[in-house]
Amino acid sequence: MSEEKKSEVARKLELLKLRFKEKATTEIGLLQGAVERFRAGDYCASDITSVYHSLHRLSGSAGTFGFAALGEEARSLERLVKPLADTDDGLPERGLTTAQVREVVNEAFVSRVANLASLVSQEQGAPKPHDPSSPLIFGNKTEDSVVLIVDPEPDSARDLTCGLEHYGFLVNVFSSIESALANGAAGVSALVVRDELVIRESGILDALAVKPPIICIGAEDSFTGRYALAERGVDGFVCEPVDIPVLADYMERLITERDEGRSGRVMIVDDDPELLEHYGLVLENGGMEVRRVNNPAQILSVLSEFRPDIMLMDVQMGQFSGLNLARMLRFDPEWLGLPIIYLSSEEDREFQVEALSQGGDDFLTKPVSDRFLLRAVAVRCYRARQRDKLASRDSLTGLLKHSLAKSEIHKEHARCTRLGQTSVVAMLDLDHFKQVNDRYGHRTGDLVIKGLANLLRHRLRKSDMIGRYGGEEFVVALPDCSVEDAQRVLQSVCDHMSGIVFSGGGREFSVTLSVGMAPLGDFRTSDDALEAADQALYRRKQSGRNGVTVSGDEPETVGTVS
Ligand SMILES: Nc1nc2c(ncn2[C@@H]2O[C@H](COP(=O)(O)OP(=O)(O)OP(=O)(O)O)[C@@H](O)[C@H]2O)c(=O)[nH]1
Repeated sequence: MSEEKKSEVARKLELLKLRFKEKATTEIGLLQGAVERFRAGDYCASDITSVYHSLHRLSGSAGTFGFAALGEEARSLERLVKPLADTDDGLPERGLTTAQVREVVNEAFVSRVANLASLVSQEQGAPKPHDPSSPLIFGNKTEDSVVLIVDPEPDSARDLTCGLEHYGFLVNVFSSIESALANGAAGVSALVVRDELVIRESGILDALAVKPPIICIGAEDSFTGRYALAERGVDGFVCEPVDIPVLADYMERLITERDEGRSGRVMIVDDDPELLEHYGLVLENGGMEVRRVNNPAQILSVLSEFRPDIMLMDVQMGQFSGLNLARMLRFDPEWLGLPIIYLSSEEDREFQVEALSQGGDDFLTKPVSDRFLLRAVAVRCYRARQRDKLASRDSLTGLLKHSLAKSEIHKEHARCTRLGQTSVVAMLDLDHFKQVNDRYGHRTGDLVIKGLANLLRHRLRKSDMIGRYGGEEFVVALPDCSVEDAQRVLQSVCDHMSGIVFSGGGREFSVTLSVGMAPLGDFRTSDDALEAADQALYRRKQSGRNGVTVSGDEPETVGTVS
């Protein structure tokens, strides 16, 4: 996030705080008037309920804006009033006596309400509004996958570097952890440390404010060693001798987890405009995509259009109850699996359990600090995405499954035809893969498949679609890309694939790749384009494998692009 954007967020948060102060001051004035009337015996049922709601609102929102003391005092008063507001037959017109009301709304209560006004000017002990200049959890996202390698041995550092560069990682080597960290760890994708003892015996990682995924390479694999590393905050361990594809796969998984953990689509439903805006800004500032809904009557239309990972919902919203809204959403099978998290100052466990049984999934109790909100939301978005991924992604590679890949290609065909752009579809197939399985075993074969998946993820753009089409067959769609550029990129994928050294059964080997590609928009349907790419792949296999063939090329012009 740019400096300008950060100060803009800080300015908006400050403005919201001022607006809250103004509203709270007015609300406390009204509360004072109401409780004084109670003392005089001048009240009706709705007065008691509205005092209760007013205290409930203050207790739920004050902490968020930094007025913890005000929030706590309002909560304590709310608890005292709650039995009066709750009593079914306790409303004045149903027999609640002035004496009973006075017992709760006594002199002390009135003076505590009056004192709320002075707490509006106190921010002591408050959860500090987030400083947008410091990342809340995960650090800055970088497009490139920069990896820092700490290895005191130049030869082994060189081997690691060469191996990882094939996957598209940008590698920087350091001889000590101190020099690597002095270079700055905040923006890097991973830190690979060969000097495992330094990590185990020093607290050097403890001081890191922003920690990238850290993988240690060690000579010995033992429970005690692994535990000591985990204790130090290390994320992964690889034993010597290092198998580069295994290490690359490990890194890929950790980086993906980290990247996915800091993104998410969140819909917030709250009738308090300041709270809604505050939550929205905090989550956006942390990298989330947010849709705010102030009017609960709009949730169905916004849901269909925005399709969030999770929904955060207030419980009491004027005439609407969050519990009923959650139950209503579950009428529709499409939203049965949507995680709904109530944001509520309701502390009563019985109520919470009842709310969860009616369609909600979780409770975040207000006031919630900015940091906690972001962490809690990020974790829940991550889980929701993981669950969706299980259904749509291939479990070995994490790439789109066959049917989803096909439907993405179908969409891209419609898009590029409509806009008159050139997009390319390609089929990729590992060469002589049966021999890999036969010679080195199925598990090693799996590692080769994962290796190609990781290579594609790194070498292609974020906007490209990658799917696992079959066993050792992949499909990619490259939107808005000329045939020449696609051919060049895919040839470089072939070159890097053949450069990766795999090992199995004590031997080292490499695997080549054949590709057939076709310009999507040149065909009437996406299936026709896929068929053409498949034909081109077939011709590539016939004419020597290891390279790219473009649909429509005559067999004699087929050749490896250099
Ligand atoms: N390890 C592993 N092997 C797989 C997987 N899916 C498919 N295969 C194997 O991939 C091999 C594909 O072999 P073939 O279709 O004969 O082709 P090939 O040996 O790659 O030969 P060419 O394509 O002609 O270069 C078969 O042995 C399958 O068992 C998988 O998920 N893991």
